[in-house]
Formats: sequence, C-alpha cells, structure tokens
Amino acid sequence: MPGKHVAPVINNLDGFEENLPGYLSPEFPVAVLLDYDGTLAPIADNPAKTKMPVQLEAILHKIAKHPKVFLAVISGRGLKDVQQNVNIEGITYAGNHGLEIEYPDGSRHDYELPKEIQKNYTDMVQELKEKVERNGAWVEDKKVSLTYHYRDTPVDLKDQQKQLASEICKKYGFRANQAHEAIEAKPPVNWNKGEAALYILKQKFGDNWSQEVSVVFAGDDTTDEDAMRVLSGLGRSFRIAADPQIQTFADFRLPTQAVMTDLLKWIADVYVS
Ligand SMILES: O=P(O)(O)OC[C@H]1O[C@H](O[C@H]2O[C@H](CO)[C@@H](O)[C@H](O)[C@H]2O)[C@H](O)[C@@H](O)[C@@H]1O
Repeated sequence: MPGKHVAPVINNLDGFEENLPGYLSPEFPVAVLLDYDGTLAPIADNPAKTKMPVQLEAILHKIAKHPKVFLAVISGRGLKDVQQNVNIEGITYAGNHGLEIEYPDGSRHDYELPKEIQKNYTDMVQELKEKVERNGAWVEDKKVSLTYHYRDTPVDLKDQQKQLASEICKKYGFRANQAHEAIEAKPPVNWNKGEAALYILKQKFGDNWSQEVSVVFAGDDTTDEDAMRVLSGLGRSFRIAADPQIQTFADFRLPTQAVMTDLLKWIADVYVS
C-alpha cells in the first residue's frame, strides 16, 4: 500500500474532470463519503457554532436525493450531534469516528467497546476534567471518544495543558490525535473512519463494492487519513489542507474549504444536471 505523499492540488471545478476524466459517469453509481467539521462546514471557534455554506448545503441536498448517489457523513462528533448539524434525511451517518453508524432505515451498528476500555474511558474523562479543564479548555464527552478543546486557552498555557491532556489520555490506553485546536482521544481498538467506511461500503454494495461503485471521500483532518489510507487505489480521496507540503494518503489536496463546494458541484453536474 502506498505511503503518505504530497498530493497534487485541485483548485477549482474544472480541475476535477481534468484530473479524473470519466471517473464519474451518470450510468454508474457513486458513494460519496464526507467528513463534517472542516469539510462540509468551516471550522468555527466552538463546535456549537458551525454552519454549512448555503450553496454547499443546497448541492448536498440535491445529490442526496439522486438514486445513483449514495451519501454518508462520517464524523468524529457524536452520532446525534452530526445528524442534527447535517440534517438530511435518508442518508447514512457515522459518529464518534465510525464507532456508531445509523442507516437511513434507523438500524444501527455500534462498535462494542470491551468493558475494560469503557471503564478506562470513564476514569479518563474524570481525570481530564479535574486536571486540565481550566483556562478556557474543556472536555467534549461523547461517551466512547472525547475531544479536548483548548482553543480559548491563553497561548502561554496551551502547550503545557495539551501535553498533560495527551499524557492522561495515553495513560488510560487511548490514542491522542492532534486535531484543530483540540486533541481527539480515541479508544485502542481496530476501528476508525477507515474501517467504518469499508463497513458501510460492504453493507451497501457487497464485498465486491470496488467493482460496483465509484467512491469519493473528503476530509480535512488526521482522523480522516484512516479512510484515505484504506481507500487508496480503490476510490478517490481529497484532503482539504492549505499547506502545500502536507503529507497525506489522499489522491488530491483541496486548498480551501470553498473547493469542497466545487467537488460537490462536479458530482451534481454529472448526476443531477
Ligand atoms: O470528523 P469531524 O466531523 O471533522 O469532527 C472532528 C471534531 O470536530 C469538532 O471539533 C472541531 O471542530 C470545531 C468546530 O469547527 C472546532 O471548534 C474545534 O476546534 C475542532 O477541533 C467536534 O467538536 C469534535 O467532537 C469532532 O471530533
């Protein structure tokens, strides 16, 4: 499997067809798997304040209705949280980095964490709240994974607080991923956005899914790299990142969140228009 690399950039709508001629076609279905924060909605200073750009939201609603388009949102947020924010019926949602999945018919797949990990999680939340929930930093407790937000912590205290928070997460056996002004603590299990993406694709299109459907994945963060890695050579993935030198498993880099709207326009142009 290829490693991370500096991916070619796509800057505008024309760039999609130029770089991926014929990858999408109206006769062949497409699975569109999308991250939420930083991908569908620009990063905001508080998770409660995000909003999808009006044009992007309208296109998303349009493609979601098309019978040849399968849409799933795979987020680090809790399941209900991401459902409320995206608010489109009839699509698949995965929350907590894929640990919780809900299908359009209301059925679910929940990754069952071993009891010991559940206990560690509870203890970790308590210790983080006691020791590092201060100076504007706070713990977003999502019941099976958490996010430690330190955006509002004074600059001179940030490094020391985030380091202590990472150490506490690791002490309880959790993985501490760097995110946007935050640390994502994920349980030590072989399940992540990549495994969730594969699971969703197999459930919908069968074991031979890669022969049955084109796959588009977009994300902006370290946790999205798990999906980009497993889809490498099987689908096409896009990393939203301003840094031209960023190392990624994605096939292409999108330099701004605005080009994300162009990605959805490309899909809409092929299937809907
Ligand atoms: O997988 P995602 O859908 O990208 O979710 C990742 C995390 O997003 C949220 O935190 C991030 O976005 C916030 C709103 O823009 C921002 O204020 C924060 O600094 C970011 O880290 C969310 O709060 C987390 O639960 C998600 O895991």
